[in-house]
Amino acid sequence: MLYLGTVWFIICILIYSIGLYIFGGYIRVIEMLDIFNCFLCKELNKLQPAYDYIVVGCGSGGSVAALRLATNKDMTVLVLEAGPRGGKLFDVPAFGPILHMSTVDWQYRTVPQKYASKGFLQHASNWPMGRIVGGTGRINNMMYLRGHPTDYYEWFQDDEEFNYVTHILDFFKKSEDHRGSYKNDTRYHSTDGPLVVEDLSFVSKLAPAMLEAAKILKYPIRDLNGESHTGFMQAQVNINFGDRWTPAYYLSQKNKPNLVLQTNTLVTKVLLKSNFEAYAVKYLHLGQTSFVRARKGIILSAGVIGTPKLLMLSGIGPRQHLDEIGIKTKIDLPVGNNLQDHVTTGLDLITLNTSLGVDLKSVLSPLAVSKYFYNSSGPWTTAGCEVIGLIDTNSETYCYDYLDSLKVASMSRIKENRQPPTDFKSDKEIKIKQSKVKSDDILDRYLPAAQRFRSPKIVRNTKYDITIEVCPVNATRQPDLQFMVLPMGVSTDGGNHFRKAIGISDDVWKSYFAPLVGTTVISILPIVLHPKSRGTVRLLDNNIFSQPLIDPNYLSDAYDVEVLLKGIDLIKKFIDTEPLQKLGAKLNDQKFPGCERFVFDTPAYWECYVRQLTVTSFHPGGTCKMGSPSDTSAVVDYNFQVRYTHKLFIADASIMPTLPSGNVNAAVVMIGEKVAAEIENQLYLNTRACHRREIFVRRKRCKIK
Ligand SMILES: Cc1cc2nc3c(=O)[nH]c(=O)nc-3n(C[C@H](O)[C@H](O)[C@H](O)COP(=O)(O)OP(=O)(O)OC[C@H]3O[C@@H](n4cnc5c(N)ncnc54)[C@H](O)[C@@H]3O)c2cc1C
Repeated sequence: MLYLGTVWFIICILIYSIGLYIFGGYIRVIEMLDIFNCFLCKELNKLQPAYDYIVVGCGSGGSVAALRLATNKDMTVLVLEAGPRGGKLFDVPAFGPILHMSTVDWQYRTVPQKYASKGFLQHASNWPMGRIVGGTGRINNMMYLRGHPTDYYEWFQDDEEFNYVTHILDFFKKSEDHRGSYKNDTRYHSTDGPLVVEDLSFVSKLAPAMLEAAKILKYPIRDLNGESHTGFMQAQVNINFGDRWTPAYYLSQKNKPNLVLQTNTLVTKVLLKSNFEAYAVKYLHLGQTSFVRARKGIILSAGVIGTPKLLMLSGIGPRQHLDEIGIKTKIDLPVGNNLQDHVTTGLDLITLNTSLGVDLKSVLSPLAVSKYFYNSSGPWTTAGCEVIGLIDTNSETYCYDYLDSLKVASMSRIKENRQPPTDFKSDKEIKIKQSKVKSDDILDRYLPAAQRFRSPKIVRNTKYDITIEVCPVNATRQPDLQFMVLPMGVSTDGGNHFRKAIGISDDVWKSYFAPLVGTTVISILPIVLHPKSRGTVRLLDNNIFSQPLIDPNYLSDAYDVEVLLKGIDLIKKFIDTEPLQKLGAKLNDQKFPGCERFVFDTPAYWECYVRQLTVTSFHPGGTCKMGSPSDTSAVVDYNFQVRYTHKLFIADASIMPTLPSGNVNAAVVMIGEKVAAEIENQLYLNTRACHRREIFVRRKRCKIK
């Protein structure tokens, strides 16, 4: 029996490698067909000399911005995308990782890392990014997570009028088409937007076990995109009837009369009038260089690497760097600084003694194939990650004890006394919103209840003035750690693709991962949600085709290591719970290559481990930071306009000043919505006529009647 199993496993590996080869061919054929189609339709689809708006890049941010701008039928919108449209099979969720390192991936790679990624080829990390309609949203893991309100208060910290609900939550809702369990929770979800959000339909035995374990460890299981933003949930995903979904599908389906999408078009430069006003872009299409004008605005959505690259090639960037590579500086701005990423570790760190049904044998079985093609279900619809956890490692248990105790009748007064939590800004403000209790009577009733908390902070100021400091109801503090729970690891595909895609070195593969092939492994990835390490993106030279120099400077700040180590500690607690023990969960105690000199499972060992196995969770951001006029590190202002320019906007992950508490795609789509709304708003204000009094007395921005 064991012998037959091994033979079948080897056959599966063979089928898989042949499949990979065929799929690689399929990707190229689809790309060639798209180019051929462009040639055929060249005359038919000839671009106009000018459009009202030009959007550069049809990724997560750009596609939504373009869609929204085009809802104004009086405006014409041109979207220029470097990659092709892609084919049907690209959208099989399980095929996502196969697109990495293909021609629809920009195949970026970091420079060798000083403090991290030691177990990788040349100590560098591969950074896949989509070069295709849909952008990186077309090759990502489809997790939908919005982050925490505090994240956005931090983004807009100098904007006194900022309000989370109207400035952020409403835009998340606007962009969402929720078809999952929470579609009726209209306070937090909506069903009208361009981004489909579904419950993950296929999960292995691991998902219920993990959620059960989380409950045992006192984490609440709830909608992390709803009222509360810490706890655990089964993943919500951008999948529509079993297929990957990105808002770009609305663009690629059919050109709308006022919206044109031109693929295979690499924008090479933004042209500025008087070194100030963006009026056109230069591009390369089917071997020909040309340019097209924008009457009202140019929106850069080329992504966290593409956008700073394009700005620098256009003369907008740090003067010293541009001088070094022979580009004349038009506007001196800190473009390419502030690069940050959600760093993680822990691949294949846990082994199980039972199969989860997502190994090669199960995925390649005829049953799995037929399930996908007949009713869009089964393992081919897996998004990779099944369960998400958002954890505040400093006060989590404390918060939940409080939430539990809200059920106790005597606590109801505390609840009543509290302010609504939706508008709290930061930790500081949480402290301000303490429950103040000022009479003996109330004190007598509240104190016993408060003492039920594991760690209540009770401060007696005077006899009658006592402060009970607790977590805000349903709005816990910003989490610092995320868990992504994967029923697989690098070794799951026998070393055919995953290890090459992430760039594991041959030595590490042979001594650490290869021995695990055939064993069921899982990965609970601990992710540093608010990393302190910062890096840069710089140009190698002034050639658009050269790969930029990407340096995330991983783990240069000790805080990031500390959070990863806390994550590993917590993983061990999960392994010890009954639900995971029933699956035979065990920490992989094989020492990681390079860390042999340390005693296994000591802090020194784990620090070595995370510096060897430093993995990107593919969420880079921040290279064109948004900020207030007084913020000298900012590249764009709060209106998403590049500073010291006119009509030049950015709508992608590059503007994030800091990363949100979770996977970033939902936030990028929300940014796309906001940029379009802001541009529309400015257009309205600029064209609207109003009375002199409105301008001077009520300080309105409009033209005089
Ligand atoms: C493997 C992977 C898994 C991920 N998983 C998740 C996940 O599960 N959940 C999540 O929330 N996030 C995830 N992310 C991150 C998320 O997908 C990205 O942050 C997001 O898609 C970025 O959107 P963007 O608009 O900034 O850029 P992109 O979506 O990358 O769009 C940029 C577009 O611009 C085009 N472009 C670039 N340069 C030019 C040029 N010069 N001319 C013309 N076009 C150009 C590109 O081809 C691309 O289409 C993942 C990322 C990766 C790589």
